[in-house]
Amino acid sequence: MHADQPAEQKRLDKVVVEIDGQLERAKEAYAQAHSETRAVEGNYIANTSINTFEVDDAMETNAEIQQQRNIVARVTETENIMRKTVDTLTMLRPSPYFGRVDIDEDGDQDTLYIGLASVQDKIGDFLVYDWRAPISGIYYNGTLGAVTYPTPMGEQEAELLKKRQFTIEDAQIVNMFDTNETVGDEMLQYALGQENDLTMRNIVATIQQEQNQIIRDTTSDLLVVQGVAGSGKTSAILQRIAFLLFHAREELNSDQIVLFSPNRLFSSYIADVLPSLGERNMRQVTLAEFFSARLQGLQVQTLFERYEIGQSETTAASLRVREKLESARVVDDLTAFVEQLTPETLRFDNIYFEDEVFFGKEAMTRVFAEFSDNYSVRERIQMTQKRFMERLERRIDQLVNEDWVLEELNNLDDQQYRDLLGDELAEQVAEEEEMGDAINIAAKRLLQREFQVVDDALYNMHFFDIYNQYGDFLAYMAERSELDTEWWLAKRDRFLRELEYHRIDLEDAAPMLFLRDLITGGGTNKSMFYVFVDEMQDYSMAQLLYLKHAFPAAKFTVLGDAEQALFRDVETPAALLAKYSQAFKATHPNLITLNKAYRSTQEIMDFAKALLPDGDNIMAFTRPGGKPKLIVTTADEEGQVIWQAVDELKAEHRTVAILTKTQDQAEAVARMLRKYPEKFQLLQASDRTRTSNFVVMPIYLAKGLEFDAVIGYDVSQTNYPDSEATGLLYTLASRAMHALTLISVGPVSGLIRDVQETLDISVLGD
Ligand SMILES: Nc1ncnc2c1ncn2[C@@H]1O[C@H](COP(=O)(O)OP(=O)(O)OP(=O)(O)O)[C@@H](O)[C@H]1O
Repeated sequence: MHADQPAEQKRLDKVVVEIDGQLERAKEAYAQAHSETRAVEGNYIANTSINTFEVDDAMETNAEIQQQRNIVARVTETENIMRKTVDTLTMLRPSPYFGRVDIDEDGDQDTLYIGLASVQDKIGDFLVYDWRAPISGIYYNGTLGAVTYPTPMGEQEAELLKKRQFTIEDAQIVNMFDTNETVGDEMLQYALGQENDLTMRNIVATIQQEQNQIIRDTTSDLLVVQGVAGSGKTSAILQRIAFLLFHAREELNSDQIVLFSPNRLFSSYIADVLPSLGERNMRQVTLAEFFSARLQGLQVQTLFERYEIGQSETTAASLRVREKLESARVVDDLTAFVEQLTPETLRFDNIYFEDEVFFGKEAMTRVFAEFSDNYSVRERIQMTQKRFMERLERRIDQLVNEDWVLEELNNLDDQQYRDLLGDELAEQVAEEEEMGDAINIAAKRLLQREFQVVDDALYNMHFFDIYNQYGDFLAYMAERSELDTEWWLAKRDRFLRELEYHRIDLEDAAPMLFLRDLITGGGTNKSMFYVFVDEMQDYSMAQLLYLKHAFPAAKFTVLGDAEQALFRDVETPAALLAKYSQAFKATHPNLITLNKAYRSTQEIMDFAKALLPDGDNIMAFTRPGGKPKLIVTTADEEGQVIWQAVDELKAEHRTVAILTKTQDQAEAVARMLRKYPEKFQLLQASDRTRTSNFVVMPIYLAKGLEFDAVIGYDVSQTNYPDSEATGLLYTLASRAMHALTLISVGPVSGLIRDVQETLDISVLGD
């Protein structure tokens, strides 16, 4: 035991007593705030139900309602604050802190304890500092000696005298030690040696120096993180989000942060991290979901559907077409295409009202043609839109005095009438001396409501047929491409064919949306402040650029691992940064490279590294385990071999996954295990949650996930024939934390044969 442990425990006991006291008071205050809210709400409902139909009393009631609303808002806010305090203190109590630093600032010595949130005593002294406080950076960044930390007045210098780490459970110090490391190995060893469960944990107690740079970067407008498998990229960005929320509490909330994640399973896997840090989750979306929402009614192909198709049908020419559609240059092609559009080649569409053409496309074309082509197509489209909105307005004005309108008005009861006008207007109308004006306003409202669909269609520019226009763009590309004309036309035909089924290929989504936004001038959301893109290697440049266009006010953090690419060649981190910075026109780009892999044992990482041509760059964290196993078997025996491997691994580990190359193979494995005594979950792309500790799934769905033990099914030469599959095998191996077993049905893949010294091999059958 450390000599200081009794003294530290005594200090901890005191902190816990303080927390208990604060918790008790907070609970009381919360209970009081809660009942106050209930009372005020009750009162509010009682008050609002009086007099609102009697127009004479409406003004008075309205003022009263407003006052009541303010009271409700105030008490609800107090209640929320108190609830948050209770939650934070409850979260802290079992383990109030994990670190301590002793510093000397110009002769003044200070001891600081670092935990998940701040605790102050009665006189305002900090018993615990939030891990995100500027001064806490010392704990993560500094080794003993001279250190600096940021203050509003600039960098403050200090000397770091001591750094201590604690493992505290149930308010008892289980372990503590002093370290000179940034964050000592011992604690990390402990954290990484744990068996896994279904959701990711936070890593605040053991954040490493290079991860800390990602977390605390507040200046870059484009932060690119290239990190090897298991280097803590995902962990780092989640703690980064918590950090950003802490630092800009007033200006930023979690709804202004969006994370693009590879699939829904991943979303649920990471869902607990931010709440465990006392923060609300950011928004999460997959690329296909994002595109589908913007292309209402169309189902956008997912990465995985695309991957599965890629296994069967691709030719060099079709790949070139795809490459072009996915490149940054496609934006230039689209811009050029839009510039040369004329009234004749712009695809206007009818606007319908009750199944009849209300504004015809010919009229649209005529109006568009009236505007000078000194204006851009976008400006002319917007002017056309405005012109038709005015026409709609005029049409409504003409109809105001029609008998049928007045009759409809007469048939409204009081409530419907108020609904039609809205409270405020109803009051105004009630005050009008002239009855005729009131009826006019009401009639106009009625008509506006009636023609709302037309107004919406104009507002959303549905008078413009984006699909056929995009088809024309593909034909335009065909005309300009000497080599691939036929393939561009084939692409267009496929696009139009898929459209019949309300489907669209992933590679078409970004260019088509760009085209729409170039022509209509819409599509941007300025309220998003931070955009995170995980698994960046699976995004095309055109897709990333579309995200940049869609969120013009956001700072971007893109992270991934070029080696795990599903589709692309590996790029160096520097080349990646250059490419992204240029495309994003970033003013403060930053690249952070993580080369240390924390997830897997040394032996698993030795195997995974050996698969890669430049694997030597990867440093495995020294955590020993057994060598990965390779079992070579036959088609007759494979069922039995899988079964045995599962038995063995399940005996020792909590989470076990069988990873296959494709969905079909996952289903085949599931059939072989049909009679296995324990339940397992066969996962597919549409699944949102993992509910079992034992799963069967294709590798691409396991991206970003991890398991105590992994079985790699069928690593044979037939299944992984050439070096294109390297990324997949590497991803597969690096999902395993403690144990990895590979099964090959027939001769093993050459990729693995080349690195067989990293494996324990057994050959079964003939
Ligand atoms: N500083 C750390 N302290 C404790 N655990 C860590 C730390 N960094 C990473 N880990 C652990 O290593 C594992 C891998 O982390 P994470 O999933 O964030 O890596 P990644 O780079 O996103 O991986 P991949 O690209 O392979 O999906 C997780 O179990 C995580 O908890």
